[in-house]
Amino acid sequence: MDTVSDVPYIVEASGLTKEFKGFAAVKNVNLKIRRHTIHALIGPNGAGKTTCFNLITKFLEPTRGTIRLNGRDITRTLPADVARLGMVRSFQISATFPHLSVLENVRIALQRPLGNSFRFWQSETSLDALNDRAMELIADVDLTAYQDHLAVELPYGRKRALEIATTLALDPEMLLLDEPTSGMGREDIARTADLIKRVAQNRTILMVEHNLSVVADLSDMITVLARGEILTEGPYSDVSKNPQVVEAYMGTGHGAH
Ligand SMILES: Nc1ncnc2c1ncn2[C@@H]1O[C@H](COP(=O)(O)OP(=O)(O)OP(=O)(O)O)[C@@H](O)[C@H]1O
Repeated sequence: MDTVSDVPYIVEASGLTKEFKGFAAVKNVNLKIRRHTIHALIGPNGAGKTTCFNLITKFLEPTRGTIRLNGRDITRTLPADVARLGMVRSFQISATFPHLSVLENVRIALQRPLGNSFRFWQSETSLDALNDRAMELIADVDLTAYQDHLAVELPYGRKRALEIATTLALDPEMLLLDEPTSGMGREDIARTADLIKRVAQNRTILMVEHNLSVVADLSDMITVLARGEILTEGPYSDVSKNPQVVEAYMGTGHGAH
């Protein structure tokens, strides 16, 4: 008998359409995300990336179409329930507590109730285990030196790393990252790209990302959207050579390189 992990695609969206007052921001998108890959959604401004991302993470209801997670229909499932099924979106910076330390933020994230997953450190006797796991996560995102700093005091790139650590605390099978390097300088971009590679080792990642060198460096598969539809799909070496992709980017003043 097949087990869930035998299904090659963790997410399968079919015929996904979102209309806003008759305007179709996403049109009949069929998107399959292969397990244990880094999959990027790219496209020029207004292509429908954010709408698509919000549909998959269930922050928006589709007008038409279905979404499956591990073969299960989640089209009408609430985001919190989707998180319980293992698909978690990296929270915005505001979701961390600015006046608590990095360690406190990660500890709180680890104690977040998550459906029926058993969290052994919820018992008072296992605080050491909680601390150990929190410090492990902090090390994973390279924040050990900042462990006692208040979140509000962190430099921007480190705040985003904390955000990823609090998301990883839920131990998601699939992680969705919304423009993980936006607003970052070169050094933070390189550190974040390394972090994404590391956290992708035993997970599936879907990201919307504008920085094409990050996309080229990280992605196993890229879906290019334009005017709400899939223009093409494939590894970077293929999509970057596609004349339609180059034209779609040039047409909006975004270079493809
Ligand atoms: N809530 C909404 N109401 C009406 N139109 C919307 C809404 N959200 C998005 N749109 C429109 O849908 C289209 C796609 O928007 P979307 O934000 O998904 O694109 P994007 O590819 O993420 O663009 P960007 O790179 O600029 O963030 C745009 O024309 C946008 O104006």
